[in-house]
Amino acid sequence: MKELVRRQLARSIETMERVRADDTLLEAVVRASTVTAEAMMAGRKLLVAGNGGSAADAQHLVAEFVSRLTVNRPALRAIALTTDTSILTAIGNDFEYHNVFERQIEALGQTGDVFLGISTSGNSKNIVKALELAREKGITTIGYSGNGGGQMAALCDINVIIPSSTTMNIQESHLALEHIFCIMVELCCFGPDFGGYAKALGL
Ligand SMILES: O=C(CO)[C@@H](O)[C@H](O)[C@H](O)[C@H](O)COP(=O)(O)O
Ligand SMILES: [Zn+2]
Repeated sequence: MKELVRRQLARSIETMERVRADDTLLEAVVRASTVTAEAMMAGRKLLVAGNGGSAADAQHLVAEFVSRLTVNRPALRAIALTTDTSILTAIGNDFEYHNVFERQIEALGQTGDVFLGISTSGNSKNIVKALELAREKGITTIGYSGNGGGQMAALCDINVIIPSSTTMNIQESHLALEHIFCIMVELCCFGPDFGGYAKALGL
């Protein structure tokens, strides 16, 4: 059993090593951060959605924007579309489950906002539909995916595609890159001299 633990850890590390070596992917994370920081500084917001573990990611990331990650700084405008059970159950019950995020984009999304869709397969229909509507509304679209990007890829202005087809490993890399994305947005918004970023990040 201990060997199973070691092997699973090796798989996680191998996936992250592939991510670390992928210049296109790293550039996409940088672009996603600058676009999001520019939108936030212009008074726009980040909307985030995903299913299952990726719903947890959406909430985790948004909590860091609204609360804090590395240092104390002003709150940043972000909202997870996965948290309101009344909204989710009403839309799922009265329309279809694949409308749960699309309808919230219709209600809350504004031109100039940024929508981040998280899906390991890249094919979850509720994320695909939300991305389609976001594009129609002039919202910048970012996709965190795996499996080659799936149907989502063509709908995203910026694609962060983890080079793996194993859901859990894709999710682990997503979480690492979500933290990095948040740090980089903070740096773009406030600069390395603000509130001790340089020290906290070892810059
Ligand atoms: O967390 C996990 C697996 O690690 C699951 O809950 C997983 O997120 C769910 O099966 C999702 O429905 C998968 O959706 P997606 O990543 O393909 O969009
Ligand atoms: Zn999981």
